[in-house]
Amino acid sequence: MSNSNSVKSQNVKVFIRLQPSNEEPKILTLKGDSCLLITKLQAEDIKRFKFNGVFPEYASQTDIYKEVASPIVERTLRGYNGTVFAYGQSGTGKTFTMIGNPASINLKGIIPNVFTHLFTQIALETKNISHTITVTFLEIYNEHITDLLNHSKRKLEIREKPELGLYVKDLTGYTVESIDQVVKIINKGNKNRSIGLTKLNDQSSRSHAIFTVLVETKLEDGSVTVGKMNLVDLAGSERVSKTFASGHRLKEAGKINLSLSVLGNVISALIDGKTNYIPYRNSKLTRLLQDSLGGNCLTSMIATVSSKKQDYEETLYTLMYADRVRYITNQVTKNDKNTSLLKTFENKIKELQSELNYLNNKPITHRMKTRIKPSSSNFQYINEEKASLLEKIETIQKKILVGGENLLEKAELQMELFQNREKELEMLNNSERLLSEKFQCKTEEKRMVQRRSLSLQEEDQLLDQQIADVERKLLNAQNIMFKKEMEYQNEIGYLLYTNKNFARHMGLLNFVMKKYIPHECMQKILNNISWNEQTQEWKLNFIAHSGNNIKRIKKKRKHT
Ligand SMILES: Nc1ncnc2c1ncn2[C@@H]1O[C@H](COP(=O)(O)OP(=O)(O)OP(=O)(O)O)[C@@H](O)[C@H]1O
Repeated sequence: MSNSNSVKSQNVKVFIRLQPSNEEPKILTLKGDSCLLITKLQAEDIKRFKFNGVFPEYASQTDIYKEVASPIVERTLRGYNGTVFAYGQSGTGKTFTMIGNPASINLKGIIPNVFTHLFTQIALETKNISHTITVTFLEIYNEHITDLLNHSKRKLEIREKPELGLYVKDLTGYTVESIDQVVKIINKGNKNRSIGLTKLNDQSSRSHAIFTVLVETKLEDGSVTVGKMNLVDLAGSERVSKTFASGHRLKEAGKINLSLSVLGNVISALIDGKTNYIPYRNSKLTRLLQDSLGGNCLTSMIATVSSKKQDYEETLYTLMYADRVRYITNQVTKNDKNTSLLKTFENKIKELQSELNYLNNKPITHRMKTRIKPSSSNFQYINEEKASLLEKIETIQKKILVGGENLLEKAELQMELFQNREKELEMLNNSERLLSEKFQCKTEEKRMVQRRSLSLQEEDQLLDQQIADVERKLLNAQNIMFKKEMEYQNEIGYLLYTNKNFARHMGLLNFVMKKYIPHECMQKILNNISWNEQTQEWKLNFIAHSGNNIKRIKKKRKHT
């Protein structure tokens, strides 16, 4: 493949799809269009992730298809490579997203929708442009590649040739020309997938499945473009411990993990930018997806997640993984091809046509004569040969899908189907929206009740706290009171004791006064005694002129 076209850098686009669940509480909240919140129900545990798009529980298969895969299909028709891969924990809806129910209008996943889109686009083309669509479906299980469209379960090998690039040797390719044929192919492949029983999901697919669509387009000027699309349904991403796998299942989980961990290493090496060595060759999965990650490819990843509390670790792990993938940059350019299946088909038709012409003009040749059975008449033989040639031409022509008149009937039918489907989907979307609104209303009511009960609980707690506060204060006051009481008792005791001493002393003074101070002197003293507030003492007036003092004054005067 040559790169004569301009090269554009394009990041891998990452989308998140939330699996429907009735379980409460939910650990995931989607905010806006591209912001995701994850919480362990504690405010401080909130983690925010930003993606190219997030799909809520009620998102339909068409919503997913339109945003994730449709732009890539448009470019595949113009000769670009594209990849859509689903990543996530077992049972979160990877297979539902990629395949769903191919026979149901509204449950069809990305792969069947790709074909409705491709066939409708081809039918709507007015220019003389022809296409061939070839599909392959393989599985990587325990690092072995098997063909899902071939029962033999033979292990296939990856080969590389300069003119072809990477390819899987002996993988069966089917050229398809109708939706019915595609549905049959998907169902056949899906039935052949390795199914294991883990404790996480009884129907869990333990293999990686790659559905490849090759669209060859021959333009009016005769040039041919080839667009290749890988549609990948990866095995469950959960860690071994969570699946309780043992023995054979453990080995299986290890190998599945090998592919996924190499995928993780490839992603790390690509976004790290410090090394030129990308370990694509370390697993079959990464080798086959080499172009999709860091190569020439338009790539989208859809990570499916659960909002259940018990899936917190796995959901966080998936979101972190998906977050890193956003930083991978691919170099996208259109593919040109000189040799193509279309040209081979056209040459084959020309060859058959000339043989038919030959038969029409020269009915019997020597070569033919030798092949005529003795019992057959020449006329019958020629007619049989012509019919067989016409049938071969028709079969090959059917594989070449040409836009415009010769596909009109098919196109009209497909358009009608597509339009009916759009109408049906719109109706379903409306009723789904109504249901989802009702669901949200009920959830809000439930939250209100929960909030109310929470606030009652909080009130209760507040009251308890207040009561405890008052009780503590009361106890404190009681302690203080007790202490004061003790101090008071001590003081009373002391006062009583002092009082008793005073009374005794007073008794003594009374006794002395009554006994030794004459009554008239006592009266005199009482009349002349007064209390001095300043000095806090009793003061006896005229003390200087009384008793011993007078005697001392008289003695002094005699001496002088
Ligand atoms: N968005 C959805 N809407 C309705 N049903 C869904 C949705 N997602 C998943 N389911 C259902 O959940 C179940 C498990 O989904 P699915 O098998 O797709 O998971 P998975 O991720 O592919 O698991 P595994 O890794 O084990 O293959 C299926 O019954 C599927 O129909």
